[in-house]
Amino acid sequence: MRRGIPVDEAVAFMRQTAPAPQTRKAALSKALGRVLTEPVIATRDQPPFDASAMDGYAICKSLTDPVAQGSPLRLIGESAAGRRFEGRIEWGECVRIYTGAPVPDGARAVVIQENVRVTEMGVFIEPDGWNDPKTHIRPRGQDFKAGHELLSAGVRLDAWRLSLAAAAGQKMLKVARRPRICILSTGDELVAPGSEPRDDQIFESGSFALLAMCRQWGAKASFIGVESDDLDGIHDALKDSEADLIVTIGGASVGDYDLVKPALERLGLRIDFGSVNIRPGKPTWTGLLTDGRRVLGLPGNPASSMVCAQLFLKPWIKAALGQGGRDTLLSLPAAVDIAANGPRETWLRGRIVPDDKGCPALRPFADQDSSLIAVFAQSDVLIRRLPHAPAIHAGDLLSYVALDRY
Ligand SMILES: Nc1nc2c(c(=O)[nH]1)N[C@H]1C(S)=C(S)[C@@H](COP(=O)(O)OP(=O)(O)OC[C@H]3O[C@@H](n4cnc5c(N)ncnc54)[C@H](O)[C@@H]3O)O[C@H]1N2
Ligand code: MOO
Repeated sequence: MRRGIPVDEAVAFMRQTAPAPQTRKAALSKALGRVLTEPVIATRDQPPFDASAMDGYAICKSLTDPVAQGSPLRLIGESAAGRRFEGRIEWGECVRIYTGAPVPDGARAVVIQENVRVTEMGVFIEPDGWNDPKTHIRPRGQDFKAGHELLSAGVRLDAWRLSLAAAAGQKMLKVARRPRICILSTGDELVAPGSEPRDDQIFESGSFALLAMCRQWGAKASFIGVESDDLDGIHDALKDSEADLIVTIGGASVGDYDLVKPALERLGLRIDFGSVNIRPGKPTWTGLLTDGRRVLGLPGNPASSMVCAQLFLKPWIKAALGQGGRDTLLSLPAAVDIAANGPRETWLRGRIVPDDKGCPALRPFADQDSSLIAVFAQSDVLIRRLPHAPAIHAGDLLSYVALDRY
């Protein structure tokens, strides 16, 4: 079993071992948050006709014909949205038209109704109407044209993308099956929020973070529960759980009560790596059960499990959904001096704060203990310090990833 593997290697391993995405059909109305496995291609121009952008009158406008200016136009019909005017406009005629309606054949412009005087003699265009440089016509295909790839495979469907798929007339979309993740917390000290803890117990919090992260990243996640530090209990809780990935929280380290790995040996666990060269989260491990289910073991300390979920679980979920890449590393100057790093790659919880010129800068929290939940709840970035990175001064650049905060 390999121990202390580099962070990048652990990320790449998780991506490579994720199941290949499988395609499912999802109705547009149920597809929020799903990831496309096939692109959405436009089958029609949008708008499918030259459309009026305003309420007014469609005319054969010619600014070079001063004789026409001042003469009334003959009103020959109406074009409304959904009820087009079937004929053709000739010089000297006009058609009443409304926003979104097809512009009649022969028309070159729409004069807005504020610039028109309708009389018994006909429709007079005011000088502001003749001189308006805008045609108020949206040309056919202005939004998109038939054959255009509107949304690519791997794209996650949000409000705007759903609206685009709807505008392209798609009712069913091909989306990736959501990978199933089961989460188990272990530890005699853990009780559910709302229950009465003994004075040597704490409230279980890790599963709430992990469930929310999995769902936010597009997986189907469920919480098995809290198991006490007991080989049989852990084995029984996990033996039949239906999952592509089992995530365990706690019991990952070397203590006498770190029993997750021994319990899973009964299910044929083969460990791929036993720890990662990272702080927080060194005891993070992964392996495969005989039946093909993958296990990601996260350490119990809350910051350790959350940092390692961000770094190792998220790329696994994204790969299983057919989405590329890991979180983008960005750079900003440090807001404070930062000491040299030790041998472990370190991910500091921090915030983006204004520097003395009001420009964004990265400030890590002073206390980086891996047990601190309150610090994590205030963080909006994870700042990367490579193994043995030298001390830096305020103003020097740091790399970070943005956390997925609301
Ligand atoms: N002798 C050594 N001791 C430890 C080492 C080591 O290398 N040698 N590694 C340390 C590191 S680093 C970490 S991280 C922790 C992780 O240990 P475990 O994964 O075995 O986690 P636990 O011991 O079960 O719990 C640690 C801590 O977190 C609390 N916890 C656990 N689960 C939850 C949960 N679901 N919700 C809230 N809090 C949870 C637990 O009560 C403990 O306080 O090991 C070090 N030790
Ligand atoms: O790696 Mo542990 O997560 O330092 O506390």
